[in-house]
Amino acid sequence: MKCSMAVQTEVTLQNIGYVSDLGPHMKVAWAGFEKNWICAVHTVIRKSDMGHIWAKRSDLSHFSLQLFNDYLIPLPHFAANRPKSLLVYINPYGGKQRGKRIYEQKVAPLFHRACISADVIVTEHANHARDHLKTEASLEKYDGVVCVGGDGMFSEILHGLVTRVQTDHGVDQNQPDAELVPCSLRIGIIPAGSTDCICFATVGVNDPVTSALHIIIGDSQPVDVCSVHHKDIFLRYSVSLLGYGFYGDLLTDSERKRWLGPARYDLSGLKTFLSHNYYEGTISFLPAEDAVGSPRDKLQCRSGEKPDKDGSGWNVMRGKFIAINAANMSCACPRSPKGLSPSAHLADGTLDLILVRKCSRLDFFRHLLRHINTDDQFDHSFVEVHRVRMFHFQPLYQESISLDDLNETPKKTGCSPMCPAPTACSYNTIYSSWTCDGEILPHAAIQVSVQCQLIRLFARGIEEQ
Ligand SMILES: CCCCCCCCCCCCC/C=C/[C@@H](O)[C@H](CO)NC(=O)CCCCCCCCCCCCCCC
Ligand SMILES: Nc1ncnc2c1ncn2[C@@H]1O[C@H](COP(=O)(O)OP(=O)(O)OP(=O)(O)O)[C@@H](O)[C@H]1O
Ligand SMILES: [Ca+2]
Repeated sequence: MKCSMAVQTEVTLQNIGYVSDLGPHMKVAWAGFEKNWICAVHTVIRKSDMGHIWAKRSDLSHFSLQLFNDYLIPLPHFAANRPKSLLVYINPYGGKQRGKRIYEQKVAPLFHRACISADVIVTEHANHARDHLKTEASLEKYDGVVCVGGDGMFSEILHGLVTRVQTDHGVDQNQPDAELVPCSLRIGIIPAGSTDCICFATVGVNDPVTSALHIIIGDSQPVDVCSVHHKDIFLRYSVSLLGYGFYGDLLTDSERKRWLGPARYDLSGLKTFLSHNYYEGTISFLPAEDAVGSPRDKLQCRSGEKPDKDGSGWNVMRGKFIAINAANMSCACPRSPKGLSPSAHLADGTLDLILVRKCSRLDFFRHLLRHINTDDQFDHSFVEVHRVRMFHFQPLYQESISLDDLNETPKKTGCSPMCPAPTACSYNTIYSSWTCDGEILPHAAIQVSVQCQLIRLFARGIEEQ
């Protein structure tokens, strides 16, 4: 590869170097080498006034060769973590349909300068990326997989990769207590969706260039993955939000409004808020009594910690819930910069279970409002939050059919969700649905367990401001 700038000095590293903390604003530098000659120097600076946004600077004017040699050359181990070959999947229809343009204009030129080769697949249909990863992709050729799209597209990559690794190792995903094998390939997320919660909650910002730089310098952030089963049948994996009630109904409604783009969430949010449904069921959970911190300790997760040992003793609660939210990470996103559970940890083997019991519309509004201001959203009598390793949910009435079996969604009858004779009521007033990272699950009764650090992202958690 020919790089643009030639500097006549001999160096000892063969390929690419990396250096961090050159000063308050200059975080990282890397250089391209060709046959032991420096051929390009790129500095990654952190824009101090813009939080987590990083940018690239490719001139030598602020960067003396002396400084460069002093800091870069003694750090060869960083070079080993940097990917050289990537498999990139682009969803051309996610978010505002800008995935392809974002990759071509902002990301591909950076990969090229960093001497990273990329095989690019622009998906042609939903589940294209998942199925390709599951069976076809020659993964041994790559150092990482890149997802250009939103949370739904990330979910495809997650399912493709995790399933492939389990199949290769003979692990049966239908066993809820199976010990899953962690994925060795790291995943990079170039945000190009509607919510991009997983990128925001692991990097601190939704910015394609920042994410590309985390990939280039080879950052690594382990992340917990929740496995979701129904009666010992595997349903899906989740890394961000599993939500029943408010968010389940909101997502179900918003899927019918995809043509509206990201605005669909606001419209469906308002509609779901006005419906003010609640659902009865039993939630059983295994508290993570020995976990690091608690959901209300106001300590934002920056990188994740490992648990010491399992908690013990199941708690069982029956109730009428407006929302049951299981947050495996903070679920911070531009709509709610601190997220559903601001102190949730990325990689500690736990999730934060938030139970919002039946309350007035005004009280629920107050609770929602606290997701966008600095007040504590858990400080209400009708809200409780538990840090857990596993949970089960059973709706009040046994499901005799799955949501999949219903050809059309029945109209709401106006009868209460507490209808004593469920057969006389419509399905969707008795049951809500679970949203699992934005996808709707076909069952209301589920078992969930957290798989500690099952995947790794090209990220470094949320940095100190
Ligand atoms: C009064 C203002 C209240 C604002 C409350 C904002 C809370 C926002 C919390 C966002 C949590 C996002 C969690 C991310 C989950 C992702 O795995 C998933 C896949 O992308 N996205 C969504 O589920 C997409 C979820 C989209 C959520 C949009 C919520 C919009 C709520 C609007 C409520 C309107 C109330 C109006 C009252 C007059
Ligand atoms: N070529 C394609 N055609 C149609 N759908 C696709 C294609 N490729 C991927 N998909 C599907 O599109 C869905 C939405 O994609 P994506 O997550 O990228 O955007 P989004 O839903 O707008 O963003 P977010 O999930 O962040 O809210 C995903 O569930 C994915 O399975
Ligand atoms: Ca977690």
